[in-house]
Amino acid sequence: MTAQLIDGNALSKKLRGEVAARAAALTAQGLKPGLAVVLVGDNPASQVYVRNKVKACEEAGLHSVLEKYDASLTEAALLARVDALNQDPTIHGILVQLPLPAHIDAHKVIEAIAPEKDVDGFHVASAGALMVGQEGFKPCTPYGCMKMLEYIGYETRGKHAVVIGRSNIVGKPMAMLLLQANATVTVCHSATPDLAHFTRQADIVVAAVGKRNVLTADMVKPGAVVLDVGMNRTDDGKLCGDVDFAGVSQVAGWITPVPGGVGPMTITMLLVNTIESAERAAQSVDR
Ligand SMILES: Nc1nc2c(c(=O)[nH]1)N[C@@H](CN(C=O)c1ccc(C(=O)N[C@@H](CCC(=O)O)C(=O)O)cc1)CN2
Repeated sequence: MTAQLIDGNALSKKLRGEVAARAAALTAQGLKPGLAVVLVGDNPASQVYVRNKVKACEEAGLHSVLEKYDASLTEAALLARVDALNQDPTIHGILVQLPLPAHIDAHKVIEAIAPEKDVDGFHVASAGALMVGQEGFKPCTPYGCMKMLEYIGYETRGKHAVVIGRSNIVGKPMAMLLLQANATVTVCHSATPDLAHFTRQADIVVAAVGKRNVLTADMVKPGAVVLDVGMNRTDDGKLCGDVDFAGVSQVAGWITPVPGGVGPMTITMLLVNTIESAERAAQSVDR
């Protein structure tokens, strides 16, 4: 292995420590930061993620509420719950875990979250703010990727970044954040012919497809930074990303592992967004 590992657990520990200090300061002023996590259905991976989110809140001194609903919950009932959480002054961040059951329109639910509590950064107001460079919550996974680049002291200005994947929650916001950081950005997706043609030119590759071995060693420029957002299972049930880790780590300069890379950073940036939201609420009370 020639690549250096970007350790998402180590960076998370540092950043969560900073969140804990900010939470303690707010709590001392009489404002306990609060996050509401809403889960509908029994997707096993989502159950793990929401449990980890609640645990991370507890460890950082944030108040959290986990609302779990059966998959038969109606869209109207979910919208009513979101509305109640919007009105709740003890809650500064609201997230609805995705994916939602097929009978619920996820866009409609996300748009129902008050933008000032949209700590997932999925609301169109947050997406629009990111697009035009205004203040708003950044989606946690791409935000975590940017923090990882900062952590290794990587200068993105003038670099060529290739993002593989165009989802609303990772690919598109990732491209926007890299663009804001002065990288030249190419977005590749399922209809891109000859993906390797693009990735071989990249100084930074972000793989966010949800498919194993999308990026192999022959597709990577020596020394490139490779950020693996994928969360897949091998045939024998082991967690793995989108990148052929064993092969690519022989060529890349830096690489994130799965597990222990971007995943924990997603939860860390959720805490960062929640504390930010609570601090904004405290400031508006002070005014
Ligand atoms: N409302 C949201 N839904 C979803 C989001 C999101 O940001 N908001 N992102 C993903 C899932 N996700 C967060 O919810 C998430 C995925 C993975 C991890 C993580 O820590 N992974 C660990 C491994 C965990 C395991 O053992 O399975 C790792 O990579 O080390 C955290 C959060 C989709 N939905």
